[in-house]
Amino acid sequence: MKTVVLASQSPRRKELLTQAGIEFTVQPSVKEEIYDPAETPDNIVASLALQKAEEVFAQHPEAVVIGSDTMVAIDGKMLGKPKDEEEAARMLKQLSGRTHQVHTGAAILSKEDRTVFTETVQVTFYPLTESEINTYIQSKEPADKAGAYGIQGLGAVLVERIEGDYFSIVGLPVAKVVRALKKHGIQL
Ligand SMILES: Cc1cn([C@H]2C[C@H](O)[C@@H](COP(=O)(O)OP(=O)(O)OP(=O)(O)O)O2)c(=O)[nH]c1=O
Repeated sequence: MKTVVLASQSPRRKELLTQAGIEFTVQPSVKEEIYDPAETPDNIVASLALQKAEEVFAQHPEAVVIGSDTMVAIDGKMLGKPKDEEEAARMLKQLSGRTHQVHTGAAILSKEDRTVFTETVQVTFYPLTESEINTYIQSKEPADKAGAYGIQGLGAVLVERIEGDYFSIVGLPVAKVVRALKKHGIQL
């Protein structure tokens, strides 16, 4: 029986895969995430997901390895994780009252097969006041999240509408990943 390794430090990805009933171990990739900003958002998240999966697959060549990456895009600009509170405030101001895209890439690697795909979700924010943005930043939730918000937490109150897979926003298109795992010989 093959083992599944999740190449991620994200507690959300771990939770979602657990929720899906998959047995797995966690080994985050440790390399710096390098990408070409001139590429399309989908190419960027696909390439980062693949980098993470490949790094861990090299150490677990008998396993099925899952890598994933999530980024927010607005006006052709990519928003990753904010490096400080000022950047988080700038990101939230940019997202306020508008629709942005959340791009997630997933890579599933095994000796037998190789699956890479991306998901895009449209997310519309309510208009946010400066005080709402400051209160949200004080919650510390934006710190480790692409686009400086977490829809699964307090960030839920910022969101007016989504179009697409909710779980993809949280970091893992779990239904599609589980379907891909089946092709790699993993059954629930
Ligand atoms: C938009 C959004 C992002 N996020 C998170 C998902 C990702 O964990 C994070 C984006 O960072 P990533 O670089 O995709 O992932 P990570 O560094 O957390 O983990 P790893 O690289 O080890 O897999 O933003 C949310 O949790 N909720 C949201 O609503």
